[in-house]
Amino acid sequence: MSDTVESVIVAIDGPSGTGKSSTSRAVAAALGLSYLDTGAQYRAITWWMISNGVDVQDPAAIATAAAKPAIVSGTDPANPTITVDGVDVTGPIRTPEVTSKVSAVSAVPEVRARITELQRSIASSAATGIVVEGRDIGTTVLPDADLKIFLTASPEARAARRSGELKGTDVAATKEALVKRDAADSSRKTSPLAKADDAVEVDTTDLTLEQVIECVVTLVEERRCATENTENTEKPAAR
Ligand SMILES: Nc1ncnc2c1ncn2[C@@H]1O[C@H](COP(=O)(O)OP(=O)(O)O)[C@@H](O)[C@H]1O
Ligand SMILES: Nc1ccn([C@H]2C[C@H](O)[C@@H](COP(=O)(O)OP(=O)(O)O)O2)c(=O)n1
Repeated sequence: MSDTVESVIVAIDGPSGTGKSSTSRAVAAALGLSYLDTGAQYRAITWWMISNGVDVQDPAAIATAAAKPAIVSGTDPANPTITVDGVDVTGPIRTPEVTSKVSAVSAVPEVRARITELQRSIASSAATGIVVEGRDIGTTVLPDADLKIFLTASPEARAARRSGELKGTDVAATKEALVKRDAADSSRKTSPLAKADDAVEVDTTDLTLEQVIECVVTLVEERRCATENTENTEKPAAR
């Protein structure tokens, strides 16, 4: 085995509440990789549109404003950060208002083009590699990723997890909102939520978070070994 570890790009996609963020952060931390939450970037641009009075039901207005906010993502899995025009928006991007409007904003092609370019630039500058999580990472943003994972879970399990986070919220209402957002994200024209043909699907409904993390860490390590073996067999034999 070679001493130098190759940089590795991991794409993790799936609907809301399947465990993308928790799994991606833990896998990145365990393997010494960077971490990027692309949903936070779409939430950040949505927060900016709301804060600046842009009508989120007006795709032309959103398209015109799409280039204005400066969005910066910190990629340390121990402390992921997100700022808009220098303002820390970690808390504000998780409000119910942003959650209910993010699908409309993120469906606008000009928004996707801008955020996709940002994501590719962050991924290409990650020295040891990166775990990038979202909805279209394996299909559109990083189609050449070394490993693609598509997480799924039943709507009931996902709603129970989300209501557990947002204390006091009704599980049935959470499930309804979540299914509605999935439908909007899956049916938009530009890079919808979808499983890449070469992604490994992991159903997390009956798995603990620890089991999912272990499964993905194993898949990354297997992929790294496979890549190293291919490189070794391609090299001419040492004399
Ligand atoms: N396999 C699992 N079993 C139980 N709870 C989980 C599991 N995976 C994630 N969770 C919990 O569900 C919630 C949503 O997870 P998150 O990682 O934010 O999902 P996503 O990024 O896909 O929306 C979090 O509170 C997380 O701790
Ligand atoms: N790569 C991505 C990531 C997120 N989005 C959009 C669609 C999602 O409903 C929102 C919010 O994503 P986020 O991952 O924060 O969603 P959850 O809070 O985990 O449910 O952003 C997207 O269009 N493409």
